[in-house]
Amino acid sequence: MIENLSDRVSPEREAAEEASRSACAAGFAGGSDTTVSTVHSFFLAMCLYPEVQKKAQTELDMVLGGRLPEFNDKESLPYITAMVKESLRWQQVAPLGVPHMATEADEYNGYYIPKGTIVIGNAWTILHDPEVYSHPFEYKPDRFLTKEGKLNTRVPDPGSLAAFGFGRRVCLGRFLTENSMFILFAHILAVYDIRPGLSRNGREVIIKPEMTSGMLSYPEPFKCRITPRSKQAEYLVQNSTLLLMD
Ligand code: HEM
Repeated sequence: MIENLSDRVSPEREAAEEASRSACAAGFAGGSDTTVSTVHSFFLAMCLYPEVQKKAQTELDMVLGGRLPEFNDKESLPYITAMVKESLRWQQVAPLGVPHMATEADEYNGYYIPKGTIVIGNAWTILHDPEVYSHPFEYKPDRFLTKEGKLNTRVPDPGSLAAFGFGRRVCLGRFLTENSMFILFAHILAVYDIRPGLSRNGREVIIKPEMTSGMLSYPEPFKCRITPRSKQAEYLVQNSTLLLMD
């Protein structure tokens, strides 16, 4: 953005540079910890729900037939898309979103909200409403699919509902996040198995899912093992850069 600005020194150019710097900083601040926490939650879910992992890998193997995934595969990988939705819902990274202020007096369900009131949207409760998402504390991507395995548009999408905040200041990284999670989850599960870590006696540790509390919430550290699924998977990982350049 800055490279595209004119070389001539002027107050307009300075303002445009300031705006470009601020836009980059806002993207970095808004997008880094949120993405990291959601990816950690995904690894946690893979350790706790091996049957979900297996199902995703079956879909990937059927569609990819031994190659790495691409964005063009999205239509054919509804289970991975459902995992993105479930990962944004299950252990929500911003449980109370970001506080907003009413710019005008308002009324909601008979409650008068004076101008200037700080309003906090309880995204956590919305995304764990058992009437909308049955067994809300379980990681169940299937809830977003029809019996035929297609995406079920009748189930509210956590991304539009609450995971990215509300109203005019809603997260501007939403679509970038949903796409990057899709390609990340698909790549990881195409080539790796994720399992709980091992204790000293060689047994898998029992992981108790726990989240930190705060404005942003992260999974507490847990031990996990990440291993290539096969020799072919190892080959794909080691040569992925070369394969991409082909
Ligand atoms: C898992 C990923 C993410 C989650 C859960 C998330 C969630 C949120 C939430 C809850 C808000 C507050 C919205 C509100 O005020 O109601 C927000 C704002 C924002 N997010 Fe994200 N975000 C994510 C990723 C990203 C990424 C990747 C970027 C940038 C590339 C980004 C940039 C921003 C910015 C700039 C704002 C402030 C928008 C404004 O105040 O106008 N976010 N995000």
